Amino acid sequence: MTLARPRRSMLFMPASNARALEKAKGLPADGLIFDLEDAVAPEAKDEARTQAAAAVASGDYGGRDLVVRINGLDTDWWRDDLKAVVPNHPFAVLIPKVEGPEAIHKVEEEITWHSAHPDMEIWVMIETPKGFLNAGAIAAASDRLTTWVVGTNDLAKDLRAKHTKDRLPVITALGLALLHARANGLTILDSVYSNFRDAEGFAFECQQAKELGFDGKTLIHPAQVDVANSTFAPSEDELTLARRMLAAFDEAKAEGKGVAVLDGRMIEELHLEEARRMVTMAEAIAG
Ligand SMILES: CC(C)(COP(=O)(O)OP(=O)(O)OC[C@H]1O[C@@H](n2cnc3c(N)ncnc32)[C@H](O)[C@@H]1OP(=O)(O)O)[C@@H](O)C(=O)NCCC(=O)NCCSC(=O)C[C@H](O)C(=O)O
Ligand SMILES: [Mg+2]
Repeated sequence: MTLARPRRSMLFMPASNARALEKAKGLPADGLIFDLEDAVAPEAKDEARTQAAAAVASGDYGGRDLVVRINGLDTDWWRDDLKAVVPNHPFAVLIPKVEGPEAIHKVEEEITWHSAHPDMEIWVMIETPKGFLNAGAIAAASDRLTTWVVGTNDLAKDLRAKHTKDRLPVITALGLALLHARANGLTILDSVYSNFRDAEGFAFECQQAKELGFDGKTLIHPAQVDVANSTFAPSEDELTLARRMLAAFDEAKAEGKGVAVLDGRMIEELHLEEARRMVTMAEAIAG
């Protein structure tokens, strides 16, 4: 599936934090995730739900996609979360700690679809050992499922792994998620980088995520938005090369050839998919 909308930067914020909700109106993130789950204290759940619902309905966030992360299905809160936010038409609801297709089916059954936006998407967090191991079954659970968000904080906790710069302790899980996401045409977003004052470490992790194949990164702080946007956008060099590849192949095709040569490198139809994706992505970013 071609990625139609840029997902370079998806900024989380606790929906209980009115100041963050206000600040986000002016931030150039591709999308916003209003959190009702782990970033919200139990006593603030009601207020967070009300503020998330109002934010989604407000029209104050421009054309950015607004996503609400509901509470886990093992809590007493998730049904009320859906009831409060879905009628206000979020772009998607994000289900945390999904470990199998049942969680997605349960949410779909709970939603009153006549009040939901007909195109509302379901996003899920893959962030537990069972979630990663059941990724194939989760991917096929619903036509509304479009996007995975990987969560390495919960994963590292469950694995008893350390957070290292190269992410070797979680790299098998990341690779598994990427394989299943790509095999099923899903968008896949990398985890948050918690040490938000460490700009160098964040830039390194963005670059690594891009090289692994992620579509973008989830963020926790406004200072992370620009770096994610520039890392996950095609660079000028990448775009120039993509356009030259497409032109070279068109020329070869006009001469009845199935193979082109550019700068001493063979180009076949299979190489053009990524070139086309980059051009489309650059156009989408340019608006
Ligand atoms: C981490 C923070 C608690 C830090 O907040 P703070 O100390 O207030 O930071 P600053 O003083 O530097 O903030 C400067 C201004 O920016 C606003 N701000 C801060 N964060 C955000 C945000 N995320 N969105 C919008 N605006 C934000 C502050 O209000 C200041 O504004 P102003 O005073 O008007 O200038 C905080 O950044 C934070 O709460 N971040 C988000 C936490 C969150 O949502 N966590 C959930 C996602 S994490 C996750 O998913 C893990 C995953 O599940 C896994 O398992 O891996
Ligand atoms: Mg988590």
